Amino acid sequence: MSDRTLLERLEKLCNVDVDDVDTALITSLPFKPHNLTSNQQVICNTMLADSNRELLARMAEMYGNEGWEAVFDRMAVQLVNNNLEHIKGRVLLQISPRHINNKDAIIQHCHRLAKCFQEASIPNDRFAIKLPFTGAAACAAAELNRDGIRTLATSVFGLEQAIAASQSGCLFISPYYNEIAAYSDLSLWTDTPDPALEHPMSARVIQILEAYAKFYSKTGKEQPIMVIASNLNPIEVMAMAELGCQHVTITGGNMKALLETPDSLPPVTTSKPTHPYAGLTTAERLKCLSRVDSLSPAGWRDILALGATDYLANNGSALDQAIKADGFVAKGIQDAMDWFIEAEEIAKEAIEREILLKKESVGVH
Ligand SMILES: O=C(CO)[C@@H](O)[C@H](O)[C@H](O)[C@H](O)COP(=O)(O)O
Repeated sequence: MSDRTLLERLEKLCNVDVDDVDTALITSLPFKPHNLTSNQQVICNTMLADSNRELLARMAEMYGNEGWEAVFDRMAVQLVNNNLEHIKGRVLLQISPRHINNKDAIIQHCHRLAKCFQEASIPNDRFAIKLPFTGAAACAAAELNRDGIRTLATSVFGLEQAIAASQSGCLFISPYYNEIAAYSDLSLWTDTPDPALEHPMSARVIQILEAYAKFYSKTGKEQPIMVIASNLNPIEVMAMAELGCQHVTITGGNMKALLETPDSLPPVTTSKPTHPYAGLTTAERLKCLSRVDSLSPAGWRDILALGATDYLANNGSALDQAIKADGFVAKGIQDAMDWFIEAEEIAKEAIEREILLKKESVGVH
């Protein structure tokens, strides 16, 4: 039997990123992953683990007088920083889901996070900030990227979000292969042994990649690198390479499963492309997906034609309208934000309790 694992096979086909901050998991991998992504659920769950009790108490003591958010941001930076030496690329944190429709609030939160990264001696080229991609987020991203704070467009479900991510100079883009609701309601999930061909999100992913390749060859402007997220099982994770995604960010559970599965296929003899879009071609058997969209009641639309719209004009109003008009996108973003807000509320409560304990222990009321 082969002593290679499916995870090592995947790293030969595309770049493996980790969607977790679990240092034991990350250091157990047979290679250094590229980037590390996170979100409020990941940070909150890790922050509340027994092993981080002391760290939380210390952070509450040091930053509690600035409020719970300052403590949460510092915790998040510390949890990703613990892994910086174990990855090759960037660590990513997500802005608060409460800000996603307020450009100024997004920019302010990104500057606060950038300051925390700076305090932790993490240089600008080792982190990026995830923005759930609304009209306000796209406008904020354009300013932030110009100022050297690089962003990832996340909670991406639709083509217009992808065009806006390109227009605002995002470094990365994370389409969600599955909506969050599919995790608890499996009737929303396309369970298939061939997700590359049969999962409805494959077509949108391919169309985004093909559009970026065309934009790059026409203008020479770098396009957002795809870090596909939210895969429900290891079969889907493996399929992301065939779609042409340059990176796939893998949750702890899927990572462990891939690490435990021997690779029984012949060794990979091809090498990964050196540029994300310069030589991109869609696999022959998937070319039929370039002109279909079963997620849209209106059917397929030419993504290149969407590029004629300025999605950043008028505070991103064209993007917000497009999101509203596509029920799948609007629901996908809303469900994700509800899920992240739930985690943020739990974190807030725990941090405020810790701050109060500290105050009581020194007799401040
Ligand atoms: O967007 C990114 C990466 O850029 C991810 O962190 C993304 O938030 C997650 O993959 C999704 O929220 C799904 O998380 P999970 O339910 O698989 O834990």
